[in-house]
Amino acid sequence: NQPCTQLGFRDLGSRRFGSVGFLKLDQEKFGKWGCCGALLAQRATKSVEDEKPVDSPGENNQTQIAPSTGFHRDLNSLPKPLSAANLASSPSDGSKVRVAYQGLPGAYSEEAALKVYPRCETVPCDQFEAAFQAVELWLVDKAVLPIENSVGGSIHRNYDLLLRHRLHIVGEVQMVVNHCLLGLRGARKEEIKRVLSHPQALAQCEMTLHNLGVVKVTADDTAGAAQIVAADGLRDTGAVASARAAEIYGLDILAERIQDDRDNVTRFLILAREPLIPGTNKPHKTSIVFTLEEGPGVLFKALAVFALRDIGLSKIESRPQRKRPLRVVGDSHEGSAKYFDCLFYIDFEASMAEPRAQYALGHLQEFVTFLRVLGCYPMDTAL
Ligand SMILES: O=C(O)C(=O)C[C@]1(C(=O)O)C=C[C@@H](O)C=C1
Repeated sequence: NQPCTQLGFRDLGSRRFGSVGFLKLDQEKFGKWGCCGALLAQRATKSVEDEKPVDSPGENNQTQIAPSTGFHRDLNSLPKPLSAANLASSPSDGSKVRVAYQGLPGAYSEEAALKVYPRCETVPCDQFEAAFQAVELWLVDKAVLPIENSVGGSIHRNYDLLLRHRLHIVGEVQMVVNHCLLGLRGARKEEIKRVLSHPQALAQCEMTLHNLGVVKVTADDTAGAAQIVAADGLRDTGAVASARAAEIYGLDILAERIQDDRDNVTRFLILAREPLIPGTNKPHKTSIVFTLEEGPGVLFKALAVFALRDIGLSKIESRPQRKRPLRVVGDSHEGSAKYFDCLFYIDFEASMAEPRAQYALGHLQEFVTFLRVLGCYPMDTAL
């Protein structure tokens, strides 16, 4: 089983790679193509360490497109890149919802956005953070971001960004993700020696890729992987991506449904500048984040506030508190113990319009040092 690392990068031609070893898509190339680039340039932002919310705990190489790659769609019909120059202008023409997502056209996140807002204008961003910023800066109305997958688990980066930014969760959408192995037109599965994709997608196809004996190489997103294979004419390289990406980038589908678990579901969050007014007309979920007081059994007591009121929890996630990662307990005479201090993220199955949810949060206040409601939104019960 080949590790999902920089292995094989060297073989991928003249491409420039990002310092962390991810395949970094070339901005100049996107500019040149004027199509799939659509990258909102990422500005330096305040880190959670810099931020002190009132209730917070302190917290090119230019490569020519091979003419043979034969894209199906007119490249000009794909979204235009957002750049720093766009930051001052108002994006909304009032007619269509604009939804930011991370990745290139054909990414699953774009598909999720279209599932919720079928007639929306999707706006690709190079990083998750850029999608948050696009909403904050009024460049778009919403952002759709993956938060967890039934096989791969949580997308931690987005948990951290939820706290760092001040957006509200206004919805969720669950989507079955059927991965395909894509290759150049006419390529055969047996010819594929390495496979590019988003780390989550590679993890979801672990067994299949192991059985194929290919080297796994990470890319920024699944559609970006498909684009590299197409643009560089890499005959021995496949991409794990969607059937839609195959169509957009003019690739063949060499194998379908290659994920290890047939029911491979990713849950995405919809973020907006304003919160939803909580309703009771349909089942709702509320997402919160908190830090706990010191003391024995405090987490147990915190969770009990929901159990006592028959409120189910659909998710619990803990993340390190970067401002204060270690908590020292004890005194200098008897010695002290150091604990990792955590932020707890919980999704509970009730609406903030329900008294039992309000009482539960009131009760929870007794045990927390910080509490923030990230959003209250209708549950996606469609799957
Ligand atoms: O790369 C993409 O196409 C994405 O939309 C990202 C992403 C993820 O981060 O989980 C979304 C859905 C799948 O689970 C695989 C990848």
